[in-house]
Amino acid sequence: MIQFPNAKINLGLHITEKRKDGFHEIETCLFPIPLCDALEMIPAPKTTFKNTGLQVPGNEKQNLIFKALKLLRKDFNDLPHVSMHLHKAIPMGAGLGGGSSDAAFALKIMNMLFNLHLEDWFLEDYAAELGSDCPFFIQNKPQLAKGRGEILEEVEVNLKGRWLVLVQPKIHISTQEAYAGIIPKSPAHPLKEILMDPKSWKEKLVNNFEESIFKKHPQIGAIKENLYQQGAFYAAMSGSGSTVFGLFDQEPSISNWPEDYFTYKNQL
Ligand SMILES: C[C@@](CO)(OP(=O)(O)O)[C@H](O)COP(=O)(O)OP(=O)(O)OC[C@H]1O[C@@H](n2ccc(N)nc2=O)[C@H](O)[C@@H]1O
Ligand SMILES: Nc1ncnc2c1ncn2[C@@H]1O[C@H](COP(=O)(O)OP(=O)(O)O)[C@@H](O)[C@H]1O
Repeated sequence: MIQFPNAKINLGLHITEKRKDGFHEIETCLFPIPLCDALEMIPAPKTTFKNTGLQVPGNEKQNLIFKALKLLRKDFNDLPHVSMHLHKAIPMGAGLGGGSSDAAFALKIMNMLFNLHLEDWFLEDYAAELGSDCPFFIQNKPQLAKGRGEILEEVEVNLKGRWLVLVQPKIHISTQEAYAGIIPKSPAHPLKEILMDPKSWKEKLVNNFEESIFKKHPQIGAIKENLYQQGAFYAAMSGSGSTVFGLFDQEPSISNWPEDYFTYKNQL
């Protein structure tokens, strides 16, 4: 069975509290976008893993897909062997949630492949063990994420027909380090209300990671400026970066970025 784990962007991200368990309380809208990896899982005599496209760092046992398999095997110890092939296209350490998406799709594929009949809420519990962003990809629709990111509520955000541009400089940001540089604060406006009116986003929708990350990497802040100059009605860094996204009413050009930047454009 083959599936296409997609990336996400964050529409607003408030970091409101540091918790005792090392995580932070957040509020963000996780929004699925069409940039995808490809993941194939087939029952086989032996469990194997192949990675083509972008190379995921570390050995295969450290890959979140392998961890998803291991997690299910704890409860379903007679799970058959699988041959896995991940074609990686979503940049990593980029705030696009690619690893979390791969892991969530691995859980969904195995649920179907092996007729486990697990409901979404059950899969979301497994996903939460693999990463804070991971449960969102089970239902994979615009959702407000609270807690450490695993408490989900469906939210109406209409961006149909708008153009999405992603620009990622070759900077890898560790999520853990990004959180370590944050002083939590209360949001100025409730996120749910702002989300209903995309025209107010430029003024009101904020990502609390931007201040510290832009200070450390001014070229990321410069991308945001540039997207606004090109006519975006909204531009922001996604999650902990380093990707910056722009949303446009009309199709923009993406030809003027440095050659070593990752760029992507699609209509939503
Ligand atoms: C920042 C966000 C925004 O959507 O995404 P990315 O930019 O990574 O894509 C997420 O909160 C990332 O979620 P995810 O990437 O799944 O993080 P995890 O693997 O669970 O945690 C990695 C590390 O980040 C920190 N962490 C994560 C989530 C959270 N609410 N508070 C934290 O402090 C912890 O130090 C943790 O050890
Ligand atoms: N299947 C996978 N795809 C991407 N990254 C993975 C995967 N498995 C493990 N990782 C690890 O997770 C890290 C974060 O990846 P990713 O989720 O894509 O970025 P981000 O947290 O910025 O959204 C990678 O740098 C990599 O070390």
